[in-house]
Amino acid sequence: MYALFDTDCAAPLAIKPAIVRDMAALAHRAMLVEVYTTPKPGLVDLANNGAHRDMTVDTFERSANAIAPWLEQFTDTGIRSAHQPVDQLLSALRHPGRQCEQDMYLATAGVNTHKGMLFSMALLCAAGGRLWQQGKGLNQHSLCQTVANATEGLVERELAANTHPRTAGERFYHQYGLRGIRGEVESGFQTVRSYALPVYQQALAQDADRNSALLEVMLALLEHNDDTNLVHRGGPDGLNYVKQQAKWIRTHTTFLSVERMKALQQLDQQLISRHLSPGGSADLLAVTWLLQQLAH
Ligand SMILES: CC(C)(COP(=O)(O)OP(=O)(O)OC[C@H]1O[C@@H](n2cnc3c(N)ncnc32)[C@H](O[C@H]2O[C@H](COP(=O)(O)OP(=O)(O)OP(=O)(O)O)[C@@H](O)[C@H]2O)[C@@H]1O)[C@@H](O)C(=O)NCCC(=O)NCCS
Ligand SMILES: Nc1ncnc2[nH]cnc12
Repeated sequence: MYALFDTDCAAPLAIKPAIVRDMAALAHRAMLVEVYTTPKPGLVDLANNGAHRDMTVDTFERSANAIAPWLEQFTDTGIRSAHQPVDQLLSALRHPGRQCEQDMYLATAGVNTHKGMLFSMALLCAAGGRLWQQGKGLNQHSLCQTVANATEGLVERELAANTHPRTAGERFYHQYGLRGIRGEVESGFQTVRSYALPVYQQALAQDADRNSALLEVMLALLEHNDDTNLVHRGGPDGLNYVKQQAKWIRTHTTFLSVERMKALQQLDQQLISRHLSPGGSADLLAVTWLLQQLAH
């Protein structure tokens, strides 16, 4: 009914019989794979804590472990609501989503590690559950399309029609027209499908190890993703600075080369000194890895 491929690891993914456990395990692992990918500019990883004073790899592990049980619940929500119109899915996820957010904050002593990530993962898990229950094939395209269908009109409802913007994401839509994570899910992860997945597949086809392949993805995301976290920390100039630096590295160094990895380390130091953290791109890195585990 569905196919999971661990195409970038030597060991096969432990496939459990139930879709609920499969999706949850995949999403949990995606969060850990993201934080362990090193060196990610400005972000927490195995080398340093990036532009963050309040989080470490340990904080992210605790956060991912607190979110893990909810991932099964999100998939289950997708299964149980599969007979309803797809536009009801997001509202069914909001209550468990908020409870999950609270568990995340409890595990991290109030630090926002994965708020955006859990939104993306909740939608992906629920989409997987829905497709499975409907007896439909579960692959990159069907999963992204289901997320897009479930969130159709989200930017209009929560950003455009919102006359009292409060969160950073809500304000940046009105100030700069940025659609943030809501735009990304409503487009069925367009940035991931257009830029990140092709780069990941190209790197894997050249036998790159997972870390190096994901660093290529990170660079592509830094160049193309309108990450509202960067705007939150550095204004539109902060976002443009990161995009330009990533573009420069991609233009002046070779794919998967040692110089490119060194350039990423230098960019890490630059973002740390400018207090810039591309948290939204970190989330999309995890989404990219997750989608690559599925058939195309
Ligand atoms: C729709 C929600 C995600 C809520 O959105 P909200 O309006 O509250 O927040 P936004 O500002 O829109 O951003 C949300 C997070 O999405 C990530 N993100 C931003 N841009 C993009 C993008 N272009 N593509 C993908 N993802 C994007 C990002 O999350 C990551 O960064 C966070 C860490 O950031 P950091 O700067 O370290 O921490 P802060 O505390 O923000 O700042 P400092 O004080 O440290 O400077 C971390 O969360 C990463 O995951 C954005 O932060 C959704 O949450 C929602 O609907 N909420 C309502 C409650 C609910 O229903 N929740 C459950 C839904 S299932
Ligand atoms: N590794 C990371 N560092 C900082 N913020 C993040 N948000 C999601 N992953 C992150």
